[in-house]
Amino acid sequence: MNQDQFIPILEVDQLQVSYGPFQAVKQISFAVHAGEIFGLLGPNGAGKTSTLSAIEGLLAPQGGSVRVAGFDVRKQSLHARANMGVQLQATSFQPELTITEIIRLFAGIYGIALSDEAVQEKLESIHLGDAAGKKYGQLSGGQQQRVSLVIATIHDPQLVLLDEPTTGLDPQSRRQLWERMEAIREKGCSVLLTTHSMEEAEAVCDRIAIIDHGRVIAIDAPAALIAQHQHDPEVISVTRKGKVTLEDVFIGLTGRAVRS
Ligand SMILES: Nc1ncnc2c1ncn2[C@@H]1O[C@H](COP(=O)(O)OP(=O)(O)OP(=O)(O)O)[C@@H](O)[C@H]1O
Repeated sequence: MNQDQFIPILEVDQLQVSYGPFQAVKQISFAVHAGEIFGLLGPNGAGKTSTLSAIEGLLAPQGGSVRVAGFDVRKQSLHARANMGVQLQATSFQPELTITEIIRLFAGIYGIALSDEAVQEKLESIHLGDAAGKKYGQLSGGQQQRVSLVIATIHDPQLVLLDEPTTGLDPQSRRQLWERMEAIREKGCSVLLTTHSMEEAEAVCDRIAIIDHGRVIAIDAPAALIAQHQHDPEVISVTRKGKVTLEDVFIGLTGRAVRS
């Protein structure tokens, strides 16, 4: 590991999020370092999206702090936002706009001047070079996902937040997205993603945090978590086909009960 990887790009400290009397996030702390892909995993309702929303500054936490590139997301929100790119589950753009118009629109919002060649380059980088004049609403789900990642990274942020980015994608699109995340990491930037896919967590995440009932219950590299928990009776009891997987560890730690 090179020394840069220990520079914290995201610092979440004792974060608390409540909806009325219900505490969805209970004093969560973790850090994401430069050049790291970090996964937030947890059963339905564990508090992943609430954590992400607080990081984005979309909701005011009841306690704790979030810093992006050293800037407090509440007190220095403009600086924090300038260093963060967000692709949400529900990201959707005006379906009537062409993808070129959408890229130009968001570049304009960030004050970035893009030449025609630069726009074309961006489209080619997501294999949509021939679709410059196509309306967003005419794209497939996978194509829309690729456009929204270009938009999330248009200002070259140090941190990219992806909420379940590969849900519903075919294996080819998923692999391509993984490669794009790795390219972001190569540049020394960081990715924080939520996922329900253990395969995805093992394939691309350098470290993961498992969240349950609003608390972090484990945090480490996927292989390290497997090594630490492979002999736990709860893990062995759910292991299939004789080999302990990250999913076995996840279920061993969070239980078999389906969450409402
Ligand atoms: N706006 C809201 N008002 C009230 N409760 C909410 C609100 N948003 C989320 N919750 C509750 O907070 C808890 C955490 O929800 P959150 O969406 O953060 O979980 P999650 O881990 O992202 O789940 P999923 O994997 O299903 O997306 C859940 O019990 C949810 O019902």
